[in-house]
Amino acid sequence: MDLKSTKASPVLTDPSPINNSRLGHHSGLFPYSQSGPSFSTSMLSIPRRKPGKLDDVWSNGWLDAMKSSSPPRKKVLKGFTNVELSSDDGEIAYCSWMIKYLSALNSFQQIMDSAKNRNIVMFLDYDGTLSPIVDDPDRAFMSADMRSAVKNVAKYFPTAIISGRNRDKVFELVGLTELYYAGSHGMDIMFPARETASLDHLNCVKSTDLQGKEVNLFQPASEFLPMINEIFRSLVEITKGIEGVKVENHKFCVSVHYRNVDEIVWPVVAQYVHDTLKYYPRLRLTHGRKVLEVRPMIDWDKGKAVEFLLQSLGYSNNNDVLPIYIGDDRTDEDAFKVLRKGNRGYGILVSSVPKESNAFFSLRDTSEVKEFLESLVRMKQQDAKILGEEQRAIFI
Ligand SMILES: O=P(O)(O)OC[C@H]1O[C@H](O[C@H]2O[C@H](CO)[C@@H](O)[C@H](O)[C@H]2O)[C@H](O)[C@@H](O)[C@@H]1O
Repeated sequence: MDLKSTKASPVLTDPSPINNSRLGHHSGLFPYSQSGPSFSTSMLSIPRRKPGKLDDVWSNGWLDAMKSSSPPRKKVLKGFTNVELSSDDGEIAYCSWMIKYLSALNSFQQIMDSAKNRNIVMFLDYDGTLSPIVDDPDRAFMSADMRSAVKNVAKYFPTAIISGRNRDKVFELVGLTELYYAGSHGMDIMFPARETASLDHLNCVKSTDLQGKEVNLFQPASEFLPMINEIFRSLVEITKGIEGVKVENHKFCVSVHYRNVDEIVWPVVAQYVHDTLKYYPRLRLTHGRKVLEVRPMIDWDKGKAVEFLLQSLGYSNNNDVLPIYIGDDRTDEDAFKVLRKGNRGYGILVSSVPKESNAFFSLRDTSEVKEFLESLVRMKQQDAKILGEEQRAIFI
């Protein structure tokens, strides 16, 4: 493996077991001990060991998944250096793909027809949906226009953001108090205390939000917190010699970004994550857009979060509600599946390249997402105007 393109050779460390927390025993049998350091830098740097055989990550399909995890940057236009663009050559393929995944803009009236006498509930992913994909995850800002479109949508429809990011971070990026937020791929849901009457059986924890309002938290993976912190530190340490790697702690999951890593070094990144994960049988790996995501092995995902929020908002009756979920990533597919099942609602995939999906409709990029949200608001305002005129006519 040629590592010349890395700043320094990757630190060859041994991600050997640290304590029982990694062994996959149920926490009730082996309580996680927070007493004493379960991890230290010295434990990580000695003994030194090469990453496991790189063929592990070839044979388990990780590398194929990594290669296909985000549209390639074929064309970079001046002034748009960080924005992914599809090539002109792909336009024909894209148009024929849209026969299956019709544009949600072109199908707007059809969507509105099925929303007749139903309450639309909006679910929005953040990265790649509200903010364009950029190289630095800390600089994935949404535009002021997008923020105002989301704010207006939330005036008329219950609206939730469901992100893979840490919930506090996504709130900081969106900055709208009128929304519901679910972070860590739905494993960290915050909603107002008043919404929880029927959820007493669901182990919600009382808390206060940043404005001091009473809220409920639903965190189905809370027992994994120490384990996630531990693997985060291991992954930071083990990948620190690889130029371009960024490891993020999202509270109940960890992201290892390789977007800015030379492709020739991807197998090393993958192998380090693979070697580390081997000692945590209660954690699993999912693939996002040029990111490896480590998360608890629990039966919970963005789809479950959608169902949970619908129930907690009092919208579990299928006939009264039309949930619409807009997202761009593989993790959003779980939510698309939930909505597709029994024609419950509509998944809308944001993609500038053809992709197999469980979504019903498509939007090409974040600017089309904004257009779609603005159309929803316009439609609602027109309805309100017509209703106002009808009511005035009755009184005249
Ligand atoms: O569920 P999402 O809100 O879509 O979050 C998924 C991941 O988003 C972020 O990474 C992605 O966006 C970055 C900024 O554009 C980009 O640099 C990266 O390559 C993408 O994977 C976030 O940093 C991840 O932690 C989230 O899991």
